[in-house]
Amino acid sequence: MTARENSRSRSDEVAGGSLNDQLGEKYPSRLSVAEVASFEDAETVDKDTTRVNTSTVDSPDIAVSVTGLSKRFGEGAEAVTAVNDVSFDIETGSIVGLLGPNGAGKTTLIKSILGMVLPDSGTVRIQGVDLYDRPREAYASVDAMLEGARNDYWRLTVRENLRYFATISGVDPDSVSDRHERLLTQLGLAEKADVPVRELSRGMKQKVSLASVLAGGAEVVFLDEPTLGLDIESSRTLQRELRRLVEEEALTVILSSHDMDVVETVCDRVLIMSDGEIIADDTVDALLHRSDRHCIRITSRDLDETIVSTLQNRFDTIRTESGNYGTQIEVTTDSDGLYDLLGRLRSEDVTLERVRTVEPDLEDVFVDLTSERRDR
Ligand SMILES: Nc1ncnc2c1ncn2[C@@H]1O[C@H](COP(=O)(O)OP(=O)(O)OP(=O)(O)O)[C@@H](O)[C@H]1O
Repeated sequence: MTARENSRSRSDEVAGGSLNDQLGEKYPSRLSVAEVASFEDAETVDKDTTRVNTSTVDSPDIAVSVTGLSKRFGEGAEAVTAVNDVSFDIETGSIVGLLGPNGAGKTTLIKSILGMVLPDSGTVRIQGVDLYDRPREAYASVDAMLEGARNDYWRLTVRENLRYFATISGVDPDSVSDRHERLLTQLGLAEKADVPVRELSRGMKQKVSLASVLAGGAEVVFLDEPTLGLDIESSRTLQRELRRLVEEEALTVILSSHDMDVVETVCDRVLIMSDGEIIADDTVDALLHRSDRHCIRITSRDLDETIVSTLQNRFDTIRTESGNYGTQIEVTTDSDGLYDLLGRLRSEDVTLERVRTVEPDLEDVFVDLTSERRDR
């Protein structure tokens, strides 16, 4: 029996209840390779193999490859397809954002890649190694931080946490002490290295969590809401550090966040999920320029209720606001619609105080794509 069949039959025993819940209790929100590997049946683990066997590597540039992954929960009319035939590759040394509305399937997808949920079909290869056939080998270079900074050991100092997480990743902490010192300096934690984590601010704890994820030398990391609850400055520091690690050390990051600014700033590429499927997979830049729809903000003292109502009937109006500056109306339209809009305003004798094009941000694109999908 292969590892996959083996774990599948075992998992089927628990899948009737709530596999996620049971695993949620079993796993901390910060996983380590050793902890993930403990999920395997002992006899399925190839103990002699500790690193990627290059003969199985498809392309050294692909860190994670997911093919045809599907996962359904429940049976019959109650069944929910959480992930539906999802495929993508993630290049080594890149940050890929995973976005989607609540219930889109992001967590199930990430947990399937991390081996915390067993998919019904599909394959996952990490640095070319099949996750389900050779999990220990596949996870040798993977670590994850799920749900923020909750799983560091608060009584241990910052440095002790790094040593602890390196150890449970199977690495002798003395052999990576230089790396730890570098991480402490890079993340602005050096001065607090010997302070127990419980005495640190939330932002500092978050950084300790990230440092712990990287302490064992992980090359592929999954970060779920890494900036949750951070103030703007700490969030920016963390984002800068992530970019630096990706650019200088070829770290590969799969990041899930509801903060679109973070995703827009740090990610090279974004996967948007809806109803278990990937509905967009592109660079941030391409997503921002995916259509010729413009948002135009017009301000005028001549925009009375009748004209506003005409515009609202004719155009896709996002926002209307009145103040002592007059009335401001924001519409989204394409190039032809823009001429139409200006023609109408002219025919109504509206004097324009101000016309501004508002570039869509990632949040606008996300809302557009997911509502298009909902309306289908
Ligand atoms: N253990 C489970 N048992 C039954 N249904 C589940 C289970 N886990 C997830 N689901 C369902 O699968 C779908 C996808 O859920 P998932 O948690 O993966 O979405 P998500 O995109 O991570 O959502 P959120 O942003 O709210 O965390 C939802 O309809 C959810 O109710």
